[in-house]
Amino acid sequence: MATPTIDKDAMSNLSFVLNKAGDVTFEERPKPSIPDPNSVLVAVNYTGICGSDVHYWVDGAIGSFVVQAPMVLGHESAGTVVEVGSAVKGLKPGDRVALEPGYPCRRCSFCRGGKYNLCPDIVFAATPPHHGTLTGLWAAPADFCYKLPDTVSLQEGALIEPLAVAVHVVKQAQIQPGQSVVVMGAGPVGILCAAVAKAYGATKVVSVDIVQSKLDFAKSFSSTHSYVPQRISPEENARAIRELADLPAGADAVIDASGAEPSIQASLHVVRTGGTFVQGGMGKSEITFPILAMCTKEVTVRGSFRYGAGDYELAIELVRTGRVDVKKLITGVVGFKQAEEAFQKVKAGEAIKILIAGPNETA
Ligand SMILES: NC(=O)c1ccc[n+]([C@@H]2O[C@H](COP(=O)([O-])OP(=O)(O)OC[C@H]3O[C@@H](n4cnc5c(N)ncnc54)[C@H](O)[C@@H]3O)[C@@H](O)[C@H]2O)c1
Ligand SMILES: OC[C@H](O)C(O)[C@@H](O)CO
Repeated sequence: MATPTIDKDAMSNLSFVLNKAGDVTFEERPKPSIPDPNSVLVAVNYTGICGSDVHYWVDGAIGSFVVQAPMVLGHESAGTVVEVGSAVKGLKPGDRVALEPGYPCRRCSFCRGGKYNLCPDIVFAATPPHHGTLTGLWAAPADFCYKLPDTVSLQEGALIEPLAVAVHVVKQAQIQPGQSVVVMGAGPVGILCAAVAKAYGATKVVSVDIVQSKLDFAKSFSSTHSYVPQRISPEENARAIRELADLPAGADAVIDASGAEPSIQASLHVVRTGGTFVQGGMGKSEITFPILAMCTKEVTVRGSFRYGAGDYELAIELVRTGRVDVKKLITGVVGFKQAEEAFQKVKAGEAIKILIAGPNETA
C-alpha cells in the first residue's frame, strides 16, 4: 500500500495549557520536530482525561509535583504517525499508534534492570515540568509508540494507557487461574484491573466502591460480585466481603485502586493468609496501616507504578482479542475546544472516560 502523504505544515499545534490551578487556555505552540533519528512525529487523534490531569487542573499540584510554569495537560493518547526519523524501523507515516507517555533515561540501574518505570529521570507527559499530549503534534521515541492492529480504533488506542496501568497492577498481584481477587475502587483503573484479573483467569472478582452506579458498571463489565462499604470498621467490611463472595479464608489477591484509607485497611483484612496486596491507588501519602494483619498473615505487599516492559503490548493484545472491551468505558468524545467542559464533567463524576479529539481531528 502506498504511504499516505501527511502535510504536517498544514497541521495545527493548538495545545490545552494549564497556567496555574483552575486557569487553562488554548495556545498555538511551536510545532515540535523530530529530535533524533530514532524518534517520530505523531498527530494526536484522541486523548483521555486521567484523574491526575484533573488534580493538576484543580490543585496545581500532586504531592511534590507542582505546576510552576504553564504545562500542556494530557497523557492518555493515540495518534497517527506523520514523520519518522532516519533510523526508525517498523513505523511509517500513516501508522496508527498508542503513545506510551513516559520516556526513561535508558542508562540508570532501573532502566538497565528492566524496570524503566522506576527511572528517577523519566520524562513523563503532563507531570510537571513536562508538557503533555493535549496538543496537535507530539514527538516521541519510536519504541514508545505502539502500532495498533487494524481492528483496534484510535479511540480504543487512547485507552491503552489506563489499561497498561491495570496490566502492571495485575502482574504485580501475580494472579493465577482460578484465584479470587478483590479490587477496591471502581473508577477506570479499578474497572480495568478487574477486567485484566478476569483475563488472567481469576474466577471471583469482587469490585468495591462507595458509589453504587460505578459498581453497576463494574458488574456489567467484568466483576462477579460488588460491595458498597458500610459505616462499620474495616474488619467488619472485610468480613462482609468474604461472606458475600463466599471466601471464608479471604481473597488470594487484593488490589487497591481507590487510594482511600478505609479501603486499604479493609484490604489487609480481606486478603487471605499468604495472599498478596497491591497498592495501585494514589491517595494520602501517609495512612494508618494494619501492619499486624500483614505480619501475622505473611501478606506479600507490593506497590505498582505506571507500566513497564511488555505492559503496553499486553494491553493492546487484550483489546485486540476482545478480552477487555475498552470501548464500553468511553462515555463520550468532544472536540478539542471543549476540553475544559470535558474536565468539568470528569471532575463532577459524570463520565467514566471522555475522549478529547485532537485539534487536527475532523471526525
Ligand atoms: N499507580 C499508578 O501508576 C497509577 C496510575 C493511574 C492512576 N493511579 C491511581 O489509581 C486510583 C484510581 O484511578 P482512577 O482513574 O480509577 O480514579 P477514580 O478517582 O476515578 O477512582 C477511584 C474510585 O475509588 C472510589 N472510592 C473512594 N473511596 C472509596 C472507599 N473508601 N472504598 C472504595 N472505593 C472508594 C471512588 O468512588 C472512585 O470510583 C487513583 O488513586 C489514581 O491516582 C495510579
Ligand atoms: O497513568 C499514569 C499516572 O496517571 C501518572 O503516573 C500520574 O498519576 C502521576 O504522574
